[in-house]
Amino acid sequence: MTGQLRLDDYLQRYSETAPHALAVAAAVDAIASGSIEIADLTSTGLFADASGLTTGRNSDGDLQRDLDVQADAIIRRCLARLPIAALASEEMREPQIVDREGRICVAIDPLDGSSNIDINMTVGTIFSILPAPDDLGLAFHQRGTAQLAAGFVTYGPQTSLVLTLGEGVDIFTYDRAAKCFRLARRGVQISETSDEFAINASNRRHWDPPVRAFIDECLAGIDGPANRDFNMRWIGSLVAEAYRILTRGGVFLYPSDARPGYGDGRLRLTYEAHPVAFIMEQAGGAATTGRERILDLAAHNLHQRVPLIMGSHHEVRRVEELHCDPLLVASVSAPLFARRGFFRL
Ligand SMILES: O=P(O)(O)OC[C@H]1O[C@](O)(COP(=O)(O)O)[C@@H](O)[C@@H]1O
Ligand SMILES: [Mg+2]
Ligand SMILES: [Mg+2]
Repeated sequence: MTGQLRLDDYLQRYSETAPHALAVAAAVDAIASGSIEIADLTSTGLFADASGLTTGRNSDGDLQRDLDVQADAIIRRCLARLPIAALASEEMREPQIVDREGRICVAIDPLDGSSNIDINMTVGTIFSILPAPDDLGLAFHQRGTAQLAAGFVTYGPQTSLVLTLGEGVDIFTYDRAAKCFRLARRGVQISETSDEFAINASNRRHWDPPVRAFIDECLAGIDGPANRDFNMRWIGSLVAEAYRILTRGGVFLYPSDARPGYGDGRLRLTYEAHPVAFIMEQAGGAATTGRERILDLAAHNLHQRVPLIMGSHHEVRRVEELHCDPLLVASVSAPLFARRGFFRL
């Protein structure tokens, strides 16, 4: 591993390529150093004891863990020395305007998958880097296509940084001995088709008909229209699901559903869906709500949720097709009748 390109050398080369590149490279470098601190914290296991670790709720109503708060403080401290125009975090109520001269804006989910802390499963940090608009009030109302860079770090058996600077996806692994990230995989490509799906199936009765139809096709396997058997995974950590899809393909769904508060799913557009969708597309995959491309959307507010279906192109397109099926669509717009009628529940 020692011979592989270090992240700082990789960023140094990139920083000379475009007007925003220096600022983007500095932000990625700062987030990477913060992630090393977070990796050290998570690996101590001090957070694995469930007692007394909940500090309250964030502005979106999620239970906030001590590690959520610490991770947020670490990343913000690391970014504080940079001329960033505006900063947003899952743990902040509102975006913060930092430096009006700054060229970029950064949105972060400091700790993704925090319900996995107690059970010693992979968690992560997600980030999205956007250009600073003239009106900084619009910093986090840009379409996902505006992103200059995006990435996530996974704190699992390995600490890995998945990064796109808009020209493909590269993966870096943390070298603990040298205390730096090194390039492990260049130009990652997601397989066009796959036989693995991920969804929280406990919500099945709340799903809309197109989502149920897709999962029913997967479950029918070789006896159904898909004509092949599927495997299933659900980790409950977006970063870990995305990493798996980058490694061996698959489709992930966190759709909207009929539970109160889940009309737009669970995941947040600005600091979860946008960056992960950018990575999916840059690796040859796709990301959609079922009806619209995720990267075409712009958030109305910082913590806006969005249905997210992402991964191998073929399966994501199939979910979109089902969202256009007139029979299934008709049943979405008449939910009570349809749920009981079409699916005979
Ligand atoms: O518990 P559920 O409903 O299955 O939701 C799991 C999803 O929620 C998340 O944990 C949300 O992220 P946060 O932990 O940052 O709030 C995702 O990582 C994961 O995909
Ligand atoms: Mg998250
Ligand atoms: Mg989080």
